[in-house]
Formats: sequence, structure tokens, C-alpha cells
Amino acid sequence: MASSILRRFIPRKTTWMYGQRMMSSTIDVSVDEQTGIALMKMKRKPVNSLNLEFLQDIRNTIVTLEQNKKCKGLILTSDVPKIFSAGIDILEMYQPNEERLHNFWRALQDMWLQLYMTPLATIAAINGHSPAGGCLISISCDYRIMAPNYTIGLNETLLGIVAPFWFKDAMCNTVGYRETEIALALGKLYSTDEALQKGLVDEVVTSEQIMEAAQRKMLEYVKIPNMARAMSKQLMRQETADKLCSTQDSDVQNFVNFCLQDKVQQSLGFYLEQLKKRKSK
Ligand SMILES: CCCCCCCCCC/C=C\CC(=O)SCCNC(=O)CCNC(=O)[C@H](O)C(C)(C)COP(=O)(O)OP(=O)(O)OC[C@H]1O[C@@H](n2cnc3c(N)ncnc32)[C@H](O)[C@@H]1OP(=O)(O)O
Repeated sequence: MASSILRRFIPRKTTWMYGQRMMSSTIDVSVDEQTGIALMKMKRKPVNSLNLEFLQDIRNTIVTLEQNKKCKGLILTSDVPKIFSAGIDILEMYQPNEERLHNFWRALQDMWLQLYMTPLATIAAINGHSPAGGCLISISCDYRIMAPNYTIGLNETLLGIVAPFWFKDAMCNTVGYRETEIALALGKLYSTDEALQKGLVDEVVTSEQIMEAAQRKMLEYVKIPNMARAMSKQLMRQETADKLCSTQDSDVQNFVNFCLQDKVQQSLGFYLEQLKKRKSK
């Protein structure tokens, strides 16, 4: 179902398959062939930040699962305690190599298109903080369950950068225009309870219960006739995905030009320093 545009790029082969288990250095995947449910655990320490290779691994894994006739649903979670994903690896944007910067953004676009449009049912079990790119992964799933006392949101403006239009579109599709407008301007990181109240997540359960809750909800999804469920998702999402598909090259160029600006580099450097200082306090 994912359009042929989404399949233009052959992902790197860094994921190994052993029976129903797939492994890479940053991802652990198992598939329960009885239920048709796959579990993907992100494990890029220390904070599951999204660098080029990790993004390629995530996409590669989704493609492989889509090709597995027995797999119908995918639960995405983190193996890193208290952090779902810290979003983009800021070191990819700070003092970058220009060619790698191009490839990095392309990999982010491709991962997003694959996840957003996958015919698999997807549930994010958000068992830790989920800022920026972590929030994007969450809102690209069909359903979100979050554990208490964490934060989630598109906080890009706090770093002196801007969420691209497709982050904005995915957010708008989840919480609506006005809430997105406020969230983006303020770089708002929602607490779990606020996120539930605004519809950014669908359910809150304790960390101990989150996997069971995700499995339970996923069984509901995979019970629905596959094609009808996948086509209803396409109906809701294709327009948003097409907007990026038709402008991928210019979006890469805009991102690269934006990142290379002195002001943006200064902001990123300052933000990285703050992160380190916060740690030493
Ligand atoms: C015309 C317009 C064109 C369009 C332009 C587009 C512009 C770009 C758009 C970019 C889109 C998305 C952006 C992002 O995703 S940016 C990333 C945003 N993420 C964050 O702000 C999260 C920052 N991190 C934290 O808040 C915390 O680390 C945490 C996740 C809450 C975890 O806290 P912790 O106390 O458990 O761990 P901490 O000690 O802070 O971190 C451990 C080490 O990890 C480093 N680190 C944390 N986050 C990142 C990251 N995102 N990238 C790289 N490195 C990160 C941190 O510095 C520590 O490192 P060290 O051990 O000190 O070396």
C-alpha cells in the first residue's frame, strides 16, 4: 500500500533476522506470528537520539516487517529507561558535514513517510520523554499510550530552529490547528496529563502496565480486516504524505540552508551547552 514513491530508496541492510527476531545495534524487534504483532524497541543509548544510521535502521525495520505476511501490527517503544526518544541527534545539525546533512534529512523524511503511511497498524508505547523528533515518531503512529511524569511535544523553537511543515501537519492532524499554533510558537513540552487532555496521546497507563495496554489495544486493531483498516489510514493520511513526497528535494535544500546559517549554529551550540550544564548541576 505504501506508494511506490516511498519505496524509491533502498534502505541500508544493517538489520539481521533470526527467525522471528530482528536485531541491529540500535533496534531490537520480535514478531509474534500467532498474533501478527511486532514489537520494536529502540536502544540507541544514551537517549535514542535520531542520527542518520538510526533513522535508516528504523525505516529498514518497518520495510522488512511490511514484507512479512504474518505481521499486521507494530508496537514501538524504548529500551532506554525514562526516554522514548530525545528527537533528532543535535550533533547531526551542529557543525555538520554538508553532504551528510543532506543524507541525514533525506533519511528523516524517508523514515517518516514509511512510518506515517505503513499499512501496518502502529502503536507508540511512550515509556519516557519524547521531545521533537520523538514526538514526531509518536504522532505518526495510529495510537499513543503514554506513561506518567514524562514530557512530549515539538519544542524546536526552544533550540532556535523551526519544525518543518510536515511535523506541523502531523501535529495539526492530531491536536488541531490552534493548539498546534500555540505549541509550535512556545516550543511546548506537554506533561503526560496535558498531552492526554489535548489529545496528543490517547491513553495514560503506568510504566508497568504500558506494554500490556499496547498489546491489548493492538489486538483490537489487528482484528479489523487488514485491507480495510490500512485503506482507511491511507484515506486519512495520503494528502499529508503527498505534500512532502512532491517537495522532498526542496525540503532537503531548505533544511540544509537553514542549518548552515551562523545564527542557527549559534543557537544549537548554546542549546548543547545548556544540556551539558544541566547535567553537571
Ligand atoms: C525555512 C525552514 C526550513 C526548515 C528548517 C528545519 C529545521 C530543523 C528542524 C528540526 C526538527 C526536529 C528537531 C529535533 O528533534 S531537535 C532535538 C530536540 N530534543 C531535545 O530538545 C531534547 C534534549 N534532551 C533532553 O531534554 C534530555 O537529554 C532528555 C531527553 C530529557 C534526557 O534527560 P537525561 O537527564 O536523562 O539525559 P541528559 O543527561 O540530558 O542527556 C544524556 C546525554 O545525551 C545528550 N543528548 C540529549 N539529547 C540529545 C539530542 N537530541 N541530541 C544529541 N545529544 C543529546 C546530552 O547532551 C548528554 O550528553 P553527554 O552525556 O553530556 O555527552
